[in-house]
Amino acid sequence: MIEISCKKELNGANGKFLLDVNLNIQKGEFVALYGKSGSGKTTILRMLAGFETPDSGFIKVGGRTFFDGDINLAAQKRNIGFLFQDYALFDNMNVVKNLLFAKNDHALASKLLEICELKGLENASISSLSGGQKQRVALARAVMREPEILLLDEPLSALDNDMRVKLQDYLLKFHEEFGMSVVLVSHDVGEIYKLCSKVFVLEKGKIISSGSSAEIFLRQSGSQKFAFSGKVLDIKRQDAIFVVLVLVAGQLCEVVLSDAEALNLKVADEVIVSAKAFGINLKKVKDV
Ligand SMILES: Nc1ncnc2c1ncn2[C@@H]1O[C@H](COP(=O)(O)OP(=O)(O)OP(=O)(O)O)[C@@H](O)[C@H]1O
Repeated sequence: MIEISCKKELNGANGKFLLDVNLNIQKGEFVALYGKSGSGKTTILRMLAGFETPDSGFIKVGGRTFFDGDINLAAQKRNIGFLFQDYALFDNMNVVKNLLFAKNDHALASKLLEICELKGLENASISSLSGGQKQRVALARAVMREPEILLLDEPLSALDNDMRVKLQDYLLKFHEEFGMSVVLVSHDVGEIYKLCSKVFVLEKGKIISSGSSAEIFLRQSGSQKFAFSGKVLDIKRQDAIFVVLVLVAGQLCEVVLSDAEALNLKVADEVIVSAKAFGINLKKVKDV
């Protein structure tokens, strides 16, 4: 189990605030840290990895102390793999050498390249690869040391949707094959839903909720069948009703409200758009 109980003062965009987190992650679990920009997600990963020192508290992994008042285990002794948005590959080495640099194990490198469908590209230069291929090499390299923990900081956010979906599948394959604990920082609810069994939601340095993706994101109440959070962009009166324009996940939708319903609503409010079971259509627009 990974046990993190740490405090650290951070300098946020709106002044200082305290990152104060207590979280436990079961061995082999695939979890997500979710929350607004600047809430402290990356700092948690960096503290776990040993790149950032907490002000107080402890970090323990499988009973081993990574950090407490007396101990601060060096990053290279923590057996942690990383994957960030920028690939951080060695451009002067070919694909397979990037992997072998992490660990000189040809059989493992070959197996990982096979899982990532990179066979045949062993000797390709990094600069000749697409973004998706580079990220697959970076993923394979992160797993070369067979880390106990894999930290993923928005690793797929620079990729187009099709490539994201592929990379998610590779991540799942690696997780299944090696059984490491994985901590993913992502803003993509669909991605978290697909990959993670548990989500920790952070706000201003505190964990405000945790649970399964369904518990966290469905936000159902009563007989609602779906509910999406959005932001009010415009409120217009049309005769006896109000039409509210809401931005939901990058899409605009209009919701018709009565006077009473629109009474307390103003532009920029955060809202939840929900519907019951009747009359909802689902149409496939793309086969992936
Ligand atoms: N070592 C540090 N000392 C003080 N403040 C820090 C330190 N590291 C990060 N911060 C600040 O803490 C805040 C939280 O940063 P962090 O990168 O952890 O947030 P985040 O939730 O990962 O954000 P994003 O989603 O944008 O990546 C930021 O305002 C950052 O500038």
